[in-house]
Amino acid sequence: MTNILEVKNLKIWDSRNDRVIVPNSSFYVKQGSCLAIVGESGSGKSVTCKAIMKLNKAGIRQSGDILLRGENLMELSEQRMRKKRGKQLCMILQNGMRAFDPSCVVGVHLKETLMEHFGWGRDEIIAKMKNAMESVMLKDPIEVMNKYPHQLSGGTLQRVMIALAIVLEPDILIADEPTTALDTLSQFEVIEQFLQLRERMGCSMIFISHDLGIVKLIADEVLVMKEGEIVENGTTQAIFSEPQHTYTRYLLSSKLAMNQHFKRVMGGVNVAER
Ligand SMILES: Nc1ncnc2c1ncn2[C@@H]1O[C@H](COP(=O)(O)OP(=O)(O)OP(=O)(O)O)[C@@H](O)[C@H]1O
Repeated sequence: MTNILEVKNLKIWDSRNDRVIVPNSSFYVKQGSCLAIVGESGSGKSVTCKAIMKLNKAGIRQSGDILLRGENLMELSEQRMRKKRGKQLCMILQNGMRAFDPSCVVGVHLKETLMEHFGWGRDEIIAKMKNAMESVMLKDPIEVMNKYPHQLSGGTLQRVMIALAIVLEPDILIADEPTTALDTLSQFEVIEQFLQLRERMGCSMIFISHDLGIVKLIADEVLVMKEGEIVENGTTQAIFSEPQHTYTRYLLSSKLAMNQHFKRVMGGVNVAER
């Protein structure tokens, strides 16, 4: 299987105080597979993904190689990167609300994005988005497109983003804690859509999550980060059944303890056990 993305010797640092955030990371994503990045808060998951998009805040610098289908993104100008974002590299953020411009209805944002990347006309865009939105179980797509972001729930906005990704068909979809801001029911529904997206489109994905139950469901491979370093990586099965690093074992055991607590409090089965 070929690698769609290869990250080599990625270093990320804060140029304002020379603090190194990620010293030296190398990993790859195989075509059509899902790589989960796990680790505690502050371990460098988000800055790593933003580095792939070249979207870290000014002041945060990066070096190394990021090869997307063999093309080194590090060598591209901002103008050329802008053409890649959305079309080839799509990112779904934790909070759907922040991804949309609050001053216009959701449909405007969708139209602008699709016009920029494909040059489609209005009717074509509406038809394609309507289909994609229906496929992620958004019941009234036209009504949703005519609403402002604040009038929609977090779960609906994440589904709109997934629908947009379906239409964009990116080479790789990066999802940064896409369900964290959602209530449990919406989490289930959104994860279900990610699973279907993978099945239907064979989309390559990087999925950041601190929820190991979700990771177990969705990922083929797992990369464990601690304080900016990759401490372990391997197939999901290997990581869950034979974790090598103490830190991975710690993450797994704290997840287990939380599950048991959850079960005691709520009764029934939760995500980790599906
Ligand atoms: N804009 C920034 N300026 C300076 N430091 C930053 C910036 N963004 C992130 N960092 C630092 O980089 C480190 C890694 O942060 P990052 O957000 O990648 O962690 P994370 O693993 O994604 O955590 P979380 O799950 O909380 O999002 C942290 O120490 C953080 O303080």
